[in-house]
Amino acid sequence: MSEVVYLTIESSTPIRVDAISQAQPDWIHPHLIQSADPVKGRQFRVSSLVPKGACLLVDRPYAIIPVVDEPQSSDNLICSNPACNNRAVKHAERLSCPNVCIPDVAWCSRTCQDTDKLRHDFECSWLKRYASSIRAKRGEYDFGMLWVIVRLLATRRIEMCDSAPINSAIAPNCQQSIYGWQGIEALCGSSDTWSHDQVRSWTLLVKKYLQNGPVLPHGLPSERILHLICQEEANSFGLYPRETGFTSRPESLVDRGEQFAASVYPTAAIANHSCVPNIIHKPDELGRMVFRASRDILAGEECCISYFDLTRFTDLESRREHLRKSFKFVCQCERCIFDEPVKETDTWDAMPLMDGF
Ligand SMILES: C[S@@+](CC[C@H](N)C(=O)[O-])C[C@H]1O[C@@H](n2cnc3c(N)ncnc32)[C@H](O)[C@@H]1O
Repeated sequence: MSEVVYLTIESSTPIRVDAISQAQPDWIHPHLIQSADPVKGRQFRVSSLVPKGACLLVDRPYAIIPVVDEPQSSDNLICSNPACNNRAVKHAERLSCPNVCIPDVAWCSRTCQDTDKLRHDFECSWLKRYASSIRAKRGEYDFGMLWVIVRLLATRRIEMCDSAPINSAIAPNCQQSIYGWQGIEALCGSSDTWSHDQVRSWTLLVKKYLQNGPVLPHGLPSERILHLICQEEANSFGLYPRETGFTSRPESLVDRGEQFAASVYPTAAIANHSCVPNIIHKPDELGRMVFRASRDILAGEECCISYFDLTRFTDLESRREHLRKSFKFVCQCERCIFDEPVKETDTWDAMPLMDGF
């Protein structure tokens, strides 16, 4: 049953979304609406006041991968069953792939392994065939990116078999948003977003590792897979144990900790970035992305998250440079616009004209 639940909590309190049942894993605040901005594209706004601490969104990942250095020994490895994503703690009942694909694939219980069989079968031969050579030749970043793409395609395959889109249980007040594979198709990002060299390098990766065939039977043309990489790179989230964003006071910022996963969320990806965000985001224990208001948000205001750890990039130049390099856009948030140096011509234009000039 869909139930409106306001989670008004102190900023230091861990996010709890217990009131939102497992049967309805995705949730959106009834005042959170999608609109469009001529510069930034899609965006979230609120239609009425939302109080500080209110939970605005709970969005299940469409694809998620673990990001850990030593998967065999790490207690940070997440369960491969996308409905679980709990930590698969090493000395508990952790199960590895029976076909011994890669050590990063593990389940926290037999039930999770059985539930995840169809989805994992889709990626297993690909991992066995390519994982170690991609890691050796291209490094962890490219391997992670390609694995996310394979997991996006695996979820799409499951969705096609199930005929119900993933994330379909989201509240009915949010008709503007699109879920499931349609939500992935609606993500921004195209080959125009990225440099020519970058697109050429991804084109080669698609040709070598992601073509439709017996190892990866996705049935899509290579151009669509290239486009999917361009979208994924513009929209994926790193998952960190602590919150990203301002809590009560900007000076009380804490760093968000070490990344343990990477994920694509069809609905959370609609949020634009601000260097003075009014939303704090953090994954919950099931890998769902949870947004909550870090202050009262007035009717009509845009709701933004921070795409990076605000403790790491503080001045205008470093913030903009980081966003330009990693996300290929020039930040137009209110803080960056305020911090922009006043141009000399602007100063002269603003001066009153005096006699004789
Ligand atoms: C994750 S998407 C956010 C949703 C996006 N607006 C859409 O239409 O789907 C990231 C993209 O949004 C735009 N964007 C987000 N925050 C921005 C900002 N502060 N200034 C300018 N553009 C921004 C950029 O084009 C960026 O590549």
